[in-house]
Amino acid sequence: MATKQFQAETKRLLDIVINSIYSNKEIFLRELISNSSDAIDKLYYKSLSDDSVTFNQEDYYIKISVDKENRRLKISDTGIGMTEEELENNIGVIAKSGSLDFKKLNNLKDGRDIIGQFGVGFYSAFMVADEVTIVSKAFGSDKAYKWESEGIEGYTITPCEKESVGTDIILKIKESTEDEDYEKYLDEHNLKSIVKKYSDFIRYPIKMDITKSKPKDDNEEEYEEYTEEETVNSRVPIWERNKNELTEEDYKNFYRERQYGFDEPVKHIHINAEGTISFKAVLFIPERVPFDFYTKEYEKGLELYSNGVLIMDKCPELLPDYFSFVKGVVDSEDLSLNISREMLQQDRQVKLIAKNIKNKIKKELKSLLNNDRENYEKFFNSFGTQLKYGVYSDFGQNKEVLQDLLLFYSSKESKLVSLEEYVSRMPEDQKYIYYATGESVDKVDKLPQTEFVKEKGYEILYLTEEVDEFAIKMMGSYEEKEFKSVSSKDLGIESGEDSEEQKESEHKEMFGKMKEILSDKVKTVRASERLKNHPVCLANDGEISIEMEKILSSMPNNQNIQAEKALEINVNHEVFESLKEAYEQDKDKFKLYTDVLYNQACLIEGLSIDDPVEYTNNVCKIMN
Ligand SMILES: Nc1ncnc2c1ncn2[C@@H]1O[C@H](COP(=O)(O)OP(=O)(O)OP(=O)(O)O)[C@@H](O)[C@H]1O
Repeated sequence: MATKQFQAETKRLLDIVINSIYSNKEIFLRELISNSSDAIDKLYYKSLSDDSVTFNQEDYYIKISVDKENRRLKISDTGIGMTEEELENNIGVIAKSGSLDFKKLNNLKDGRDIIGQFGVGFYSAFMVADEVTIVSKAFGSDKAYKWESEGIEGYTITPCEKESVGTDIILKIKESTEDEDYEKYLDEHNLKSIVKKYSDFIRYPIKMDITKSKPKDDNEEEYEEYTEEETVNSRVPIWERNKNELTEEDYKNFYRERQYGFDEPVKHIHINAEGTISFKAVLFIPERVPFDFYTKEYEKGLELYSNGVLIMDKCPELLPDYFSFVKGVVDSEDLSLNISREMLQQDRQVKLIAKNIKNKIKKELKSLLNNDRENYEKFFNSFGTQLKYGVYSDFGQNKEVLQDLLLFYSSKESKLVSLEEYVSRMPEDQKYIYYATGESVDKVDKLPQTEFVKEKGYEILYLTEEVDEFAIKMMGSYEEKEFKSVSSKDLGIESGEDSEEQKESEHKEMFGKMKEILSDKVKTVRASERLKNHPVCLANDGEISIEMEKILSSMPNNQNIQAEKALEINVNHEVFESLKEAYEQDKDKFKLYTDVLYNQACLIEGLSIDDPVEYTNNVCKIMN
């Protein structure tokens, strides 16, 4: 039988398909299974318009079998099959998709959507096989044909015998080379995992004979091998199923099966969107932080499917960074795929899906916060930091999306509260949202700077994470209420006592002298309005707080950014009397007191002191 030559363009394309289109050889199996699934779909569609065709779901399946000895891998289906002419036109001519023609001819838009469209997938078989045989019998025909090819040189078509309608694709798997292991395409367990990875949600059963072992007769010691036919794909993906029929357990099982995490998700989100772009998605909010989450190695993204076929393991464009903890899967028929189905041709559709997903996640997190506080707090303890970074990064452009999802520890409630809750219970005369920063709730709670605001009965948010104050500054305000640090110069609270200026002017000279002693360590020394029981504290007058200075100076590119510090003295404290006395009578003692008070203020603030030895010596001198 004369070998027919491929057309010249076909030869060139064949070369490209075999060598360049796909980054991963195992994808050939996905392509052949998709073709089989399309072939069965075509029969299904035929049954819709032709009364003589009956479609019993049980009769349709795809079978994968391996003959290791002869290096043969066979993919069989009970689909529509191909006539001699179709073998010639659809297989013999590359980039000619019989499936696309079928789709156009039958005006199919949805439902069982045919996967093939480019007319190249079949040739990916030549990435792993040096010989491919197709044996096919078309529906409605009593003749079968065999198409054979060793690749680029051409193909033959001959009549043959085949009992039932459908197609067998038989690959002679290449011999392994030093660089490439082809044995894995003859290994049933590996083949099974490739099917699970790419074709798990093909709607027809994909069957395989799986080797198992069992104890030999009565002898429990000896085992014998046997094969059993198994359906290896899950078939109906969870996102295609009706939400009302699914239980919480079903979603949890899916989360486990897909290995999204070892924890249990705090929430699942099932989306069935129709509109400009239709897609389905099942997303999860995990409870616990993956071990690599806060490292560079962590890759965000959702699994992306088109018509139940996996396109991308992790599509990063589907999630904003601040929601990078979300796991799950998206399936859309409306994607423009590139020819290898490993990428998308344009990202307009992905952008639309991503926007929809972002809004949905936000809405669902908000509802978790309002309706299931316990679980929200579990989530927030794991991923709150990520949300706060989200507020701060990209010049604050996402603060509107995220601000209602933030929680901070409250001085009044002694638990985490939202900004909405804080503002809703602000007394009428309270102008600002107050916050205090420090390493831990305990430490912040003891800060002298908080005394006055607390005494006034106002709530203070305790910011204990590095990112907190940066996020707060980026927000600037919430519902038109500005954020105010309890250490900032003007607290916006009437004290009812002598004003700061009055106290200041009384002791102006002495404070001036203290500033002279401390030189550029502080910007100013003044009487404090905020202190009640403590003698001294540091306040900050500029935009950069002392906490921010600490963080910035610990960064690798430390640019020596300093907070404008003010040393505040409590003029109502008994220590102030001693200070005043020293100022009037003993200049050395006055210098000593000034140093000690300044260093104490630094210690309270968690700042390291310049010369700890001198400081302890000074304390000892006072004790003498
Ligand atoms: N198992 C099969 N049964 C029936 N027809 C088949 C089978 N495999 C391939 N075909 C026919 O051969 C054509 C070419 O297949 P090929 O895999 O190269 O491209 P495709 O599936 O149309 O598109 P894509 O490259 O997007 O997968 C198909 O469109 C279909 O008409």
